[in-house]
Amino acid sequence: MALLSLSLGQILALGFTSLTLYITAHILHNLLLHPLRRYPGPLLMRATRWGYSLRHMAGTLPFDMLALHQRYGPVVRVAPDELAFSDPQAWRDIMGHRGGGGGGGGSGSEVGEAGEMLKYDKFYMPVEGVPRDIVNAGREEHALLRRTMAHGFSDRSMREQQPVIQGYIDLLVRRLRERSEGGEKVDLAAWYNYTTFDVIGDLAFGESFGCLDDSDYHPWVKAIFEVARAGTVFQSLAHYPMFVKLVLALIPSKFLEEREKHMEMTMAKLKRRMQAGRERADLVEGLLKRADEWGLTLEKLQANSAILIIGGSETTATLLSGVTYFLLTNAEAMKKLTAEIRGTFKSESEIDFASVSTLPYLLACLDEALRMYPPVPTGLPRVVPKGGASIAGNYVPEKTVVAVHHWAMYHNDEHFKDPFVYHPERWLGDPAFADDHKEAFQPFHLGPRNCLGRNLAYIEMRLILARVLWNFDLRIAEDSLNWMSKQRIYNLWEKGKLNVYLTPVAR
Ligand code: HEM
Repeated sequence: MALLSLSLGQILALGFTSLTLYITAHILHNLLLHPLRRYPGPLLMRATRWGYSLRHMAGTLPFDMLALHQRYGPVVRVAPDELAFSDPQAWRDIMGHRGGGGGGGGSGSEVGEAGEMLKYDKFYMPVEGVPRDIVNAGREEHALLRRTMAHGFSDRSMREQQPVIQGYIDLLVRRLRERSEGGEKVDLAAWYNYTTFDVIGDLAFGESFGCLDDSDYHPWVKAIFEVARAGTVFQSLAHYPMFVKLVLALIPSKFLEEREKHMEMTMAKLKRRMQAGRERADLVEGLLKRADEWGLTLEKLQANSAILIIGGSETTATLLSGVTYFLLTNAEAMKKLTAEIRGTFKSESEIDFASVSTLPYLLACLDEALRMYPPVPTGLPRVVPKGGASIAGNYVPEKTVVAVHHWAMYHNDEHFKDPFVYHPERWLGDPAFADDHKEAFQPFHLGPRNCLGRNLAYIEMRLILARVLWNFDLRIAEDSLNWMSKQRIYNLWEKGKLNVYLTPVAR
């Protein structure tokens, strides 16, 4: 009743005062009483999550993490409830297999049973109501999906997939040859994307996206980059659920229709793949075989095929773009690698899964590029389970969000000598790098949720790079000399054009 007798101005003033008091109390609690109060970090990050979110949305978070570790040490409080680690031991403590814990840690759990570090839902599932896939599933569903999908990544499957993969690389080389004849510069980052998307499209949906045929991005592929960028906003807003609802309500209907069209298109692809029969050694064969038994809905199948596309193509193409850039700007490494490739094989037909895996310098070049330009550059957060955990020798209370940030870890000179310089030799036993902490390097993660496609990724990267360098001499275009330094990271690298002149090798 008393409230009714207040004027609008007085109600607003009261509301504003209450909000200010609430925020001040929250900030004071975070700074003075929170269980993480003893961990160092910048004031804004310790006091509120905005310090983290603003960097994430600005695309600079992974780079800022390095500066934070250099200033505050191996453990930094990067949000009131989140710690970032740059100690190699943290990989095992956070991602590794952990004993104990029987609980399911099912979808949406805030905190797992003892022994289990769950993925942090506010990062992995910022928008509710979408079907879960192998990457963001809870523990039990994940174990089931992983066992079934692992089949498609087996050596046998991989051997059977070889002709499919080689077929797309044949097409890539043909297309690049056509373009090199006109002497025009070629955006290799785009061409690597076309190739890896077509390969994974074929292996996960039974048909390519036609990017190499059309010499262009398929709209579905373009949408991935937009979704990744929008993801930084939703991951930031996930801490304030009413804002997520508000932003979702404000999305123009044009975008929702566009999304609907994408869903329909992938569904149609999936149905065609299902009609093609179950005996096809691709990445979804195992899932399709078990679909009826497990009652997997079409939406679940679609979500898992789609995540294979995102996880399996953009990552590999990013690394190929990175390694090409490093080679183009490090003449000695480029000379050694082309000598290895062109000196080992007598003809292009000899370059296959088995033979390309025997080239040590090629592998060292890829690993050094993975270190300097990790396709997953950010930290992928986990939540400390009930009872707390010891991470790199530090007691961390339950419910704390914890992560290791790849790019920052790999550019820290406590772990790698000359971290900003491209030295493939560090992976070949060169004594100059004997003090490097190689165990700090985990671009595919470790433990029960590590990358399922690691072998496929190495095979694709080795084959594509070997065949490009077998066929062409490369020269970087003037406008791409600073390709690396201009980039931002919105969950994925925003790569931009990598323009290169190609000259076919005369034989
Ligand atoms: C250079 C290339 C690649 C890198 C650096 C990479 C990195 C990673 C990382 C860091 C994770 C862990 C994600 C997390 O913890 O949330 C992951 C998971 C995964 N990756 Fe890759 N990946 C690459 C290529 C591929 C390829 C080619 C595929 C094939 C489709 C693939 C399929 C997967 C799958 C299915 C998972 C989820 C595994 C699980 O949760 O059990 N990746 N990858």
